[in-house]
Amino acid sequence: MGAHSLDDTLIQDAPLDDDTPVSPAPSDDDDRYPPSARHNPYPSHTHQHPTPLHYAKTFLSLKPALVSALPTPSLFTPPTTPPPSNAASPQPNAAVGLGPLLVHCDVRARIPTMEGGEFFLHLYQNNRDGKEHLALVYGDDIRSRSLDAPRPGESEMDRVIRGAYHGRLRHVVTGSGSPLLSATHAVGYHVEVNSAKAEEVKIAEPPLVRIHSECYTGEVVHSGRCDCGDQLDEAMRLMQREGRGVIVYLRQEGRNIGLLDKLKAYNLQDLGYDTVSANLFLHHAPDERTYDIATAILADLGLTQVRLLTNNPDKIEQIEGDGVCVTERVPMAPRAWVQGKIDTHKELDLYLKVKVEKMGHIMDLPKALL
Ligand SMILES: Nc1nc2c(ncn2[C@@H]2O[C@H](COP(=O)(O)OP(=O)(O)OP(=O)(O)O)[C@@H](O)[C@H]2O)c(=O)[nH]1
Repeated sequence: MGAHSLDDTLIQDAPLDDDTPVSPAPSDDDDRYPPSARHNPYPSHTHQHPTPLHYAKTFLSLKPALVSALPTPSLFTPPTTPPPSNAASPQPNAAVGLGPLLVHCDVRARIPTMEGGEFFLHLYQNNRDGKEHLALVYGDDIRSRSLDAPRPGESEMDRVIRGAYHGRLRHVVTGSGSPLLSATHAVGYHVEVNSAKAEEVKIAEPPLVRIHSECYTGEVVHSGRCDCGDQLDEAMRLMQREGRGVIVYLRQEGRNIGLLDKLKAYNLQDLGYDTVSANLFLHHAPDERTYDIATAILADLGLTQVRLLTNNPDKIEQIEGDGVCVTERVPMAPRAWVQGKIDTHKELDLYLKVKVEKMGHIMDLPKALL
């Protein structure tokens, strides 16, 4: 066998619908959502608030007036004119390539989680923004078309290395001690029980989907300024509990203004600005995200109907505009509020309050914050 070939007998394609292993689901005892909240029937996101898209449009027409009308913080008076915009910076969402939007999954790999489940992390390329967007997929029946498609000249080993296999890989130690790779679906934990559960979910309803925007500060350093890290953890937990789901992870740091300007915005927030007015001060719209790449990734994963985990009506509106049907909005309750920790993290409370009052997010503000 050559370096890039595999013994066929070691590759066993796992059929999708019968004995494909499904990871054990974690316990339900920490469920934070009452069934009534989780099963909010769409279109419950209908709202009276202006959307970020509305803000963005208004911003463009009223920018000079808005900037001069920004609140003046009490401790320090910032320069009356905002810093000049950096002409050298690429515009958000600037197209790198021309023509229709194309996404392509280059590789995927298994990510076992501390909760005992297994996601497959998919890395996507696209012809628009040059960023590596990601999809975390839970459930063996959700497959990427572009990953699975054969590529000219590739060996079976090449396909295995880029993750285009079914089932699970395991290494086999031969007499000489050299590891051979094999794919197997025989890694079994309660296979029958979990397969039945996955099948049931698949027939009953579209999967849970979260379209999540990168937040280094919230996800990596557990900043108390926002709820992004909690939301990512909670999305993963819910998907493991259901046995199925997809998190599209978009590299849209700071609602797509980038980490550099987000950190400037944090300093402005310490001076009394909020997330919206700080963005405006820095010559950004309050929210510069679009979701066309996310919907293209969902299409590549074969998902046209989703149950979307979000409080953001603009996200629903945008992905429905791109042709994905949101059959249900599944709310994301802030963990701090669910635990009754209100007024303990003042930055987080303000962040969430501004999401409700200025960005139109659908959340019930605790009485203490009204
Ligand atoms: N500009 C800016 N972006 C922030 C700030 N705090 C967090 N973010 C970014 O906000 C994005 C998440 O947006 P949110 O408004 O929290 O949530 P959402 O995705 O719109 O809505 P949900 O689906 O309900 O979570 C991430 O990209 C974060 O990096 C901030 O103070 N300023």
